Order: sequence, then structure tokens, then C-alpha cells
Amino acid sequence: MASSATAAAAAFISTKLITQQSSDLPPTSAPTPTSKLSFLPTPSNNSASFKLLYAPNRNRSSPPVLNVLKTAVESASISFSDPTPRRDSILTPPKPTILVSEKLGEAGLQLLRTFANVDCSYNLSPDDLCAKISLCDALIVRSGTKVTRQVFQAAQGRLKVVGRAGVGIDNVDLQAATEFGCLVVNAPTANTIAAAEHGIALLASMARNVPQADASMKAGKWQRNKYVGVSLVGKTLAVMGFGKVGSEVARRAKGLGMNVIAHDPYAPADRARAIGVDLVSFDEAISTADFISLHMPLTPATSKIFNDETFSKMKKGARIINVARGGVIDEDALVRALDSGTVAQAALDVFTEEPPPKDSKLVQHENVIVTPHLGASTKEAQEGVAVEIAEAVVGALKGELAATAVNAPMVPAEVMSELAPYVVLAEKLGRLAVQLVAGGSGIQSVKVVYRSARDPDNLDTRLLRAMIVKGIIEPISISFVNLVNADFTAKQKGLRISEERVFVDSSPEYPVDSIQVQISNVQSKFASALSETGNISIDGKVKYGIPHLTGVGSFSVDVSLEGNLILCRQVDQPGMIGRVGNILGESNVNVSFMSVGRTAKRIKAIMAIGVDEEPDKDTLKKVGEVPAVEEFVFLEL
Ligand SMILES: NC(=O)C1=CN([C@@H]2O[C@H](COP(=O)(O)OP(=O)(O)OC[C@H]3O[C@@H](n4cnc5c(N)ncnc54)[C@H](O)[C@@H]3O)[C@@H](O)[C@H]2O)C=CC1
Ligand SMILES: O=C(O)C(=O)COP(=O)(O)O
Repeated sequence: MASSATAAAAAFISTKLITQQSSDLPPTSAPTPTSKLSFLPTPSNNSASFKLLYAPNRNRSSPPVLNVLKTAVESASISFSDPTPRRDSILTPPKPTILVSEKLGEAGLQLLRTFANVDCSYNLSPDDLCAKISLCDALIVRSGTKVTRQVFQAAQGRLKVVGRAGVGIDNVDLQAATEFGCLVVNAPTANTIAAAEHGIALLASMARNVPQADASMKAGKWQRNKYVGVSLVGKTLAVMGFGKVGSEVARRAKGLGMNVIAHDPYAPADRARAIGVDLVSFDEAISTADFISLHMPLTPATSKIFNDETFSKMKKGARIINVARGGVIDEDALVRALDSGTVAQAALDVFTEEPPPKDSKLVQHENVIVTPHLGASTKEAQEGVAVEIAEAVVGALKGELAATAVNAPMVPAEVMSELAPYVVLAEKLGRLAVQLVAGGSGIQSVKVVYRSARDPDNLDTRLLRAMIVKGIIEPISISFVNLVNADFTAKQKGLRISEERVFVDSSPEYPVDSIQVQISNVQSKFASALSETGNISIDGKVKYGIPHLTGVGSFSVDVSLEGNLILCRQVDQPGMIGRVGNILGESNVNVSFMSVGRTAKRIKAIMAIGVDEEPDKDTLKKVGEVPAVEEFVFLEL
């Protein structure tokens, strides 16, 4: 009981550590052996207890790893004992540093300060940001900071998380973030209502010329005839982008008695119908609406989607509201449309360039009202996004998978905890498989077979696939791989990963029964690892929370994947275990596990030997010289 709990805890912590380690390693650093984590079960009658020996890799920063260990130990409810006082210094790691480059609500800052050193440096120039960033583990921005490829390069691998205190992430180079393995998280919900209310405020004040009338009165005039407006009731509003903000605008506009239609190629029609809105085509929306309110993100597909051509399709005298992003409008074309009267008025909160040039014709146009990107700027929204982003960034720095990740799959916490031991298995299988490769035309094609009793829809394998990629790529390159960049890195290295799910009649309680990793079209330094189809093939299972190797080529074995491994193929005959065991024992190499698998009695067998220490070259040579041993390989896990 105690030992299986310890084993489960060990697997859990290893997983956390592995997840965290992946984000610890700068992309520019040379490949280095991973930090060592050992679990020493200690005798205890009624509780699972172990000592934890942590020997950090000198080339990696240790603090986040230790945080993960502590958190993991707490979550596993097991005792944590530091074996030697001299390791104390490792247990009080320096806090991470979070750079906040734009004004953030106080509640969020306080939350950040409980966990990290917080550097609030506003209005940094691009050069200043690049100079500072290599000292920071996380960066929090709003829409005013451009997080470019140069920023990720300048970070030299230290930057692990970029938090966007708001929705739009068009100011963050997501591709570069992904390539550098930096997680990007945003705060997608807390400013929705503020943005929607601002959209409605602009709609109403544009229709009634409120800003112009206000300016006129302040200039000492009383111009009642000049500022006759248009009514909203009964008019058609087209909501372009029926997401969070768009649907809240629609709801409010319905309350004003407007007829609301929407265009959004990705929104479900039933969500629109539920608030009495019809989803229509782009052309239908812009050609029938009196008011057109923009709520789509700025992407390559939406960039300048409102241009000369689309303005010409609008109903004459249409009015436009933009609280989304300036870049979705071709601003020169909008000035032309306003001048010609195709567009009667525009109300803009956002601009292609922010702030726009002082002499911007658009801003100065008499039929245009403007605000300086105030959509999210309410006290409530700013406190909300600050807390939302602070929680996401702190969680990500702790190695948790973020629920608002923008460039990584979102893996819910319950899925993560269920998959934890399989994550360890997946990485180890990848690591083992790649070490079996000997030359050939390079690793190009990897197939992963998951045997599972689960319905495929109920088995999210992205995390497992990422860890297999990590296991395969890290031992042979200077890349570091994590959930963020696994698919990108694999693609960049020309590695095709295919997945197959095979139904097995076992308990669906466990997500995966076994995982098989195959590498095709390569030679192997251990020929017995080749399956009948000529692929390197290894199988593994999780047993009692511990990853096990259960198959090598066509041989079945059963050895726990801890420490290192020697695989030996020999003529199946008595005395082999003793002979090899003696050689290792004489060199003071401790054998932790051993398993023999064979195809047929007294013909061929393979021995899988788990060893705590790495045998020296002479010892391995002696193993190879045992007469019945036909081939052997030493594998680091
Ligand atoms: N002015 C401000 O201060 C604020 C601006 N925003 C901006 O508002 C926009 C919407 O934000 P949310 O509603 O929170 O995002 P969201 O992601 O919930 O909604 C965006 C919607 O646009 C749709 N969409 C994508 N491509 C489209 C296309 N080609 N045509 C039509 N629809 C398309 C998506 O399917 C999605 O439903 C974003 O650009 C965001 O940055 C959000 C908050 C404050
Ligand atoms: O959340 C968004 O997309 C916004 O545009 C808000 O931007 P801000 O945080 O106010 O700079």
C-alpha cells in the first residue's frame, strides 16, 4: 500500500518535473543530461513516505523545478524529507521575475507579488524591452506592447510565459513564441462586457452626434439643427464576428429595439438563434445593415476585410462601429467611403497604428467619432483582467497547464492528472526508441499506437504525442521540446508523427492500456528491436503508476523504466542471467530489475536489465564478450 502510493507519487512528481523542465531549458543551450530525481522509499507503517534527492543539472535553473516538486508533494499528500542539510539552499529558490509592461489592476499585481518579483516598467522602448527581457521569466502586456520575434530572441530562453491582460493577441508574435517554446496566455472573458458596452456607447453617441454637439457647445455654440441624429429603433444592425463581445452587443441592441443580424463563419447558428439573431453571409450582412459593428479578431484573413470593394457593397449611408481592431479596416478606403457618402458615419475605438498620426484624416473627419482604445477600460474590467491574467501566468510558471493558453492545447486539469504517468511513459518510450536508431536515412516517420478501451473521442493524446516527440528529439538535437512547440519542432525537423488507436477489451477506467512507438525506415543498433515489418518497435505500459517497458521488437519483456537499461540478446540457455549479473556486480553496478523475453524456448531470448548506475566501457565490453550474447545495447532513460 505504502509503496504503491509512493510509486504513484513519484510518477506524479516526475511528470510535473518533466513538464516543468521542458520550459526550463533555453533553446540555445547545448543538450545536457536532465536533472536527476531519486525517490528513496523509507520504512513507515501507516503512511507512504520517501526521501527525495534532487541533484539539479548545473546548466539549468533549478528554482521552478523545486517549486514544482514542492507543489507536487503537497498535492500528493506525502511526506517530503530533505536528506541532507547542504541541499537546503536548493529549497529556497529565488522568486521568478515578472515584467509588467503596461498598467495592470492592483488586485492582479498583488497576486503576482505573492509569487514573484514584479517589475512594473511602463512605456519601455522596443530596445529597452529587449534589454530587460532576458532577466524575466514572464511578461505581462496589454495592447500597447509589441512582443516581436526580437523580444523572444533577446530573452535567450528565459521567458516562459507571455500573459496578455485582455483578449486580442495580435500584438504578440505567436509563431515566434511557439518556436521558442514560450506559452502565451490571455484573459479572454473579463473585459467582454466593457467592450460590448463601449460598442453600444459609440453606436448611440454616433447616431445622435453626441461628441460633435458636446464640442460645439464647449466652443460656445448652440446648434440644434446641425446635430439632428438618426434613430436606432427598427434599424438593422449587422454584428460582424459573433463571439463573446459580438453576442453581448447583439443582446443589448435587441433591447434597443434594433433588428440584429450577424455574420460569423465559425459561430454556431443555435447560439445566435437563442438571442434572436440570424446568421447571414458577409455580403448579405453588409448590404442590408444600417449599422455595422465589427467584432472579429485581426488575423491574416480579416486584415483590411473592409476595403473599397466591401464599402461599395454597403447600403448607402451605412454607419460603422469598430471596437475590434483597426487593422480590419483599410483606413484610407474608409476615408474615401466617408467622403463619398457611402458610409455616413464611423465610430472608432481602434486604429491600424496606435496612437494614430496626429494629422490622421480619419480621426479628423467630421463624420467620425473616436476614442483612444477604451473598450476594455472600465475599473471593473481592468481589475478582472488583471486577476485573470495573474492567475494564468502564475499557474503557467508553476508548470500547470493553462486554461487560457493561446498557442498550446488546453488540457483540463482532470485530464492532465489522469494522464500523468502515461506522460512519463510516453517520453521514455520516445527516448528509448531514438537511442535504438543507428544511422540510415534519418528519422522521418514515427508511428504511435495507443491501445485503449476508451472511445477515441474520450482520449486526448496531444500531451502524449508531445512527450514522445520530446523523448525522440531532445537526445539528438539542441532543441528543447514542450507541449507548446512539440508539433512545430517535429514538423521543422521533418518528422512525421502518425497516431493510431486500437481498441482493446480492457477497463476503460484507464485511459491507455499500452503505447507502442515505431520508427520506420531506419537501421537499429539492436537488431532485435526491429519488428517483423522492419520498424524499430517498442511497447510500454503503466503498471501501478510506474512506466514499464513491455515489448522490444517481437520480444515481450517487463521491466520498470527507471534508471538506465541494458538490452541483451542471447541464445536462450541457462546461466545467462547469473553471468551478466556477475559482471555488473563486480563493477559495482546495481541491477534494479531484470526481465527475460523469448520467441521460442532455447533459441533466442532478450534480457532487459535495469541498472542504477551507468556501467563503464570495460564493463559493457565484458557483457558483450559473454559467448552466448549476440548483441547488446546500453540505453539511458
Ligand atoms: N477595444 C477594446 O478595448 C477591445 C477589443 N476587443 C477585440 O474585440 C474582438 C472580439 O473579441 P471577443 O469577442 O472577446 O473574441 P471572440 O474570440 O470571442 O470572438 C471573435 C469572433 O470572431 C469570429 N470571426 C473570426 N474570423 C471571422 C471572420 N472572418 N468574419 C466574421 N467573424 C469572424 C470568431 O468566430 C469569433 O466568434 C477582438 O478583436 C478583440 O481583440 C476585445 C476587448 C476589448
Ligand atoms: O482585450 C483586448 O483585445 C483589447 O483590445 C483591450 O486592450 P487593452 O488591454 O485595453 O490595451
